[in-house]
Amino acid sequence: MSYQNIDNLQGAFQHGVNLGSSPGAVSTSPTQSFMNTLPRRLSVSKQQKVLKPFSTGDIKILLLENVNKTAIATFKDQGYQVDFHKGALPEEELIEKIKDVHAIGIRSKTKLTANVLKHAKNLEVIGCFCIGTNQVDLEYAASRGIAVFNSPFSNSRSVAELVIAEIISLARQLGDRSIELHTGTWNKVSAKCWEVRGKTLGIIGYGHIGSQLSVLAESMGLHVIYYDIVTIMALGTAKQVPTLNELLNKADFVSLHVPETPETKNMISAPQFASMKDGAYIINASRGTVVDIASLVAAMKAKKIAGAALDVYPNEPAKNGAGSFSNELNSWTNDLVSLTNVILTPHIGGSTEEAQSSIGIEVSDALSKYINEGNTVGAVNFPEVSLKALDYDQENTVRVLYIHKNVPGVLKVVNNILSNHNIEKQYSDSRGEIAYLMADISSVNQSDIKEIYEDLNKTDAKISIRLLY
Ligand SMILES: NC(=O)C1=CN([C@@H]2O[C@H](COP(=O)(O)OP(=O)(O)OC[C@H]3O[C@@H](n4cnc5c(N)ncnc54)[C@H](O)[C@@H]3O)[C@@H](O)[C@H]2O)C=CC1
Ligand SMILES: O=C(O)CCC(=O)C(=O)O
Repeated sequence: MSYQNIDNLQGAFQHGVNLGSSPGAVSTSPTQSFMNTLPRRLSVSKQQKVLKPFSTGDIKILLLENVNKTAIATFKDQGYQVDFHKGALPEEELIEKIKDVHAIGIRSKTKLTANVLKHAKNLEVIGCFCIGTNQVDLEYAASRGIAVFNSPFSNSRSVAELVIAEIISLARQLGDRSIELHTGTWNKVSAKCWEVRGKTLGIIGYGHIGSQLSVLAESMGLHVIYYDIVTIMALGTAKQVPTLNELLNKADFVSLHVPETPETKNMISAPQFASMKDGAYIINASRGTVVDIASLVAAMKAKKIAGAALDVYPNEPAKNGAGSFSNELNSWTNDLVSLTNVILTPHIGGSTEEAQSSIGIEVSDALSKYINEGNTVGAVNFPEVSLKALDYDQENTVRVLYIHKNVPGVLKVVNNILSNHNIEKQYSDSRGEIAYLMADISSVNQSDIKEIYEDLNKTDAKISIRLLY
């Protein structure tokens, strides 16, 4: 491929950008820096080809909520522009910043609602540098052709270890003893302080975290029972119970590890506290919507519940700082903080060096692979499609990435458009209303690219197109 040819390809892509003022069209912008990368890209052969019709330097990534430095390093290695912020942004600022970025990395606080995402004209991909993805409107993102990735288990162990610490701390009232001594009070007591050996731990949600907790808890001599909406193989000697009520009736400690869904909203409220054993303890490191805190406060004041550890809240401050955890944020805050044997932590279940470092690597790799190659393995709202990287000696080969509505007849139309070329590989899959086709087509010259793009762009089912070469 000559420099002249590439110049023309750039022109073809520029055309795509012009069309791209409508959401979902080609969203990368070639610039002069694209030309600067040519000698390196074209002189290397027999190596994996970097599929970019644009300079990596044109890719803009917004990273919020102190995403780990391992991710910044990965993105900078790719040559992307990284805009890093320690905290979450207020919605107005987020809307302003999201307008022209190609990727965004968040943790649990940033709410990527339809209202925010509709301003994101160039956004191709969202990285949740955490497990939970409830903070993103996944369906809306998919309908706009925006793929979402997360890290499904890199912080599971950290959460399970925190819960183990809390089980013992609640049983021994460690939080209270520590606060007392910090303020000069010596209070040596054994009343209502217990060993955990032989007690029953009830785990609600036996997924990655719940099952890890189960193993750790049994090694300390706890009996484990669990409740889950699906039947899951028990680890060790744990036993699945058929109803939530049975678990609540039997457990001395109840720990929640379910996702935020409409079904889990206020899953533990006044009737559930009433079903728990007198003097039981509750731990919530899942999501703040799962436990109704006003009911918890009432159950603790009535001495029904002997202690609680909370890591998550319905509303959480956007960034670290004094004074932000207040009644203004959640109306019950003053009541909650005045209770004894309540451990409150600022959503740190997954906040360990080990977890954050591996999440940073995992999610930034997934985002880079999607941006550079189109691979969606691990995406949570998209069909998972992947093709092997192209080699440098596969000149005149173009990778077509076509995100479309999942309706009958689309492949016929698309393959008709591609039919003048050899389709070397093709992989297509659907998920709900969205489908994704990846195809590597050979014997393509620069004028073909422009034509292919324009023809695909005219198809009714199109959501978003990228052509990589
Ligand atoms: N505090 C923190 O820093 C962290 C909190 N989390 C939260 O923990 C949650 C759980 O994480 P994982 O164990 O990795 O998720 P997972 O997806 O591996 O497991 C969740 C389990 O909950 C079950 N489940 C779903 N709905 C249920 C219902 N209505 N009743 C009973 N069981 C139900 C599922 O079947 C599944 O087995 C995440 O969704 C996230 O919200 C995750 C990581 C860190
Ligand atoms: O570490 C974080 O910011 C969020 C942890 C969490 O809740 C998750 O991974 O779902």
